[in-house]
Amino acid sequence: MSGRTPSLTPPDDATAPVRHPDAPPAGELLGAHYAHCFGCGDAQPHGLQLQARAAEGVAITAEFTVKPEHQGAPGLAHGGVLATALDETLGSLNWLLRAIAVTGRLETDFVRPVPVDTVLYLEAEVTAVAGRKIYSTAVGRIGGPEGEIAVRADALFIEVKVDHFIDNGRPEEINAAMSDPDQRRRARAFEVNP
Ligand SMILES: CCCCC/C=C\C/C=C\C/C=C\C/C=C\CCCC(=O)SCCNC(=O)CCNC(=O)[C@H](O)C(C)(C)COP(=O)(O)OP(=O)(O)OC[C@H]1O[C@@H](n2cnc3c(N)ncnc32)[C@H](O)[C@@H]1OP(=O)(O)O
Repeated sequence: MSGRTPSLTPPDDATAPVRHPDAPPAGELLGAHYAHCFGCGDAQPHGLQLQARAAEGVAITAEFTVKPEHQGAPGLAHGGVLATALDETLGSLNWLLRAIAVTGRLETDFVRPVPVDTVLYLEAEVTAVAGRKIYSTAVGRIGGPEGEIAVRADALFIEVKVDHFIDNGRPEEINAAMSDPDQRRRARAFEVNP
């Protein structure tokens, strides 16, 4: 964590995150949590289709290839798209805690421009938990998994009840997601146990 923003600095009573016993083993692809998710869904042709994988501890690795649809400046990824890649990777961490959580704050540093067709290699980890607050950090590298850092972010996710989505989402999509016969996908749509 950069610690530059007070709200992204864990309080003194924060504790270390605990990996859920049923979290997927290191190396396993998580798959999309929701087919229509702009970050990871395979039913979003212009989305990021980011692929996240469990790592050791409460950590995730992910890859995202910048497509022409993701441009901001000519030939370069839009900063908001890169922030989405970081947000999606950080959000995937909550599946390892089996916590339902939404992004409250996302602070992003854009360090290097990222050209179209580049693979962004992301790594994220939860650093601390304090009540409903989950603190996490991520970097995105280019040129390979050990390449130079192009983007980084610190985030605060807030744990919510499943009602957060049911009460606020459009009923059409909520009902469709809830009747998904794939129980694992249905659970991950809410980032929670079936
Ligand atoms: C089967 C059907 C499926 C349908 C749904 C499908 C999919 C589900 C979607 C997502 C699943 C989850 C993850 C998916 C993976 C990746 C996607 C990336 C994740 C996202 O992209 S997700 C979207 C963007 N995200 C939002 O859409 C949030 C909008 N927002 C709110 O809904 C509220 O704002 C909320 C709930 C955040 C808090 O509201 P609240 O009333 O529950 O709690 P409250 O305000 O009391 O805050 C409690 C403590 O957090 C501190 N706190 C709060 N906000 C803070 C901030 N911004 N900065 C610093 N501190 C903050 C307070 O200071 C207090 O701290 P303290 O306890 O110390 O006083």
